[in-house]
Amino acid sequence: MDNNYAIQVKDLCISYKCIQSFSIKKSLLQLKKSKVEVHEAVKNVSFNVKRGEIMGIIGKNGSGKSTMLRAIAGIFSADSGTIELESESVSLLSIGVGFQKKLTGRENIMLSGMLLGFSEQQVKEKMQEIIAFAEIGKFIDLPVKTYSSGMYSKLAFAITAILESDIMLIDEVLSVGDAKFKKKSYKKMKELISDSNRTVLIVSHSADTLKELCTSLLWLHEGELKMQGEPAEVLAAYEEFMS
Ligand SMILES: Nc1ncnc2c1ncn2[C@@H]1O[C@H](COP(=O)(O)OP(=O)(O)OP(=O)(O)O)[C@@H](O)[C@H]1O
Repeated sequence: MDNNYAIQVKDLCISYKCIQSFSIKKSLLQLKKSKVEVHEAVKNVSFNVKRGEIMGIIGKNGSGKSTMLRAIAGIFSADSGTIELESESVSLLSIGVGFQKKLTGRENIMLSGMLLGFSEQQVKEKMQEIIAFAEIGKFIDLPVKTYSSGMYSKLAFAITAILESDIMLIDEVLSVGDAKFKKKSYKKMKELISDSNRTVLIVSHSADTLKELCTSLLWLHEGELKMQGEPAEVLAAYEEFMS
């Protein structure tokens, strides 16, 4: 691993295998078996991220951004290629990932914290700060399945923001929550980003967010790396392509 880099991705390929099943009647009549459809979501992508870099990832819907972030977080495994991380302290902030729906918010804080590699004691010490940041009131002691999507993301953001990790992967969550929370989370994100030892990948469809926060941009198109470089340059090429 090159010392300058926090993340090194080489020839990464990830595909989804979907089973297309037929009704029993159709299967018997036409002797059809279920068929496996393979969809290549990330195709041979290579890039490096320097320590302290804030890299934005853009691309139209379905271009493989979330899939790649989840692979870097260790949730998905690659079909081929490698992902090398400088630190084991990695957190993924993404709606719909990470919470156990039957557990309460408080229990999920403990679980998420421990999955991020913190000890029970360390999470306990930060518990009140996380709850205060999340601002979801009495819902903190109710199962997460009762949460609105805004409450869900507020809690997810609070956990990631307060239990700081060396590598943060942010998947399209800076625009959630109500106006007040959005402002607060944006401010907190800028504070976290200002630490030159922290490396951040941000997936967003907001050109303004990417322009303001990122030091570089990566453009994925239909699973392939289309362009990587200065935010203004990549955004201009992307916007022209999409128009
Ligand atoms: N669980 C899944 N099973 C099968 N295919 C999937 C699954 N999740 C994603 N895909 C497919 O993989 C491709 C990449 O999806 P992904 O969610 O990574 O894209 P994205 O760039 O993050 O999109 P968006 O901007 O809409 O969030 C898409 O074609 C999508 O349909």
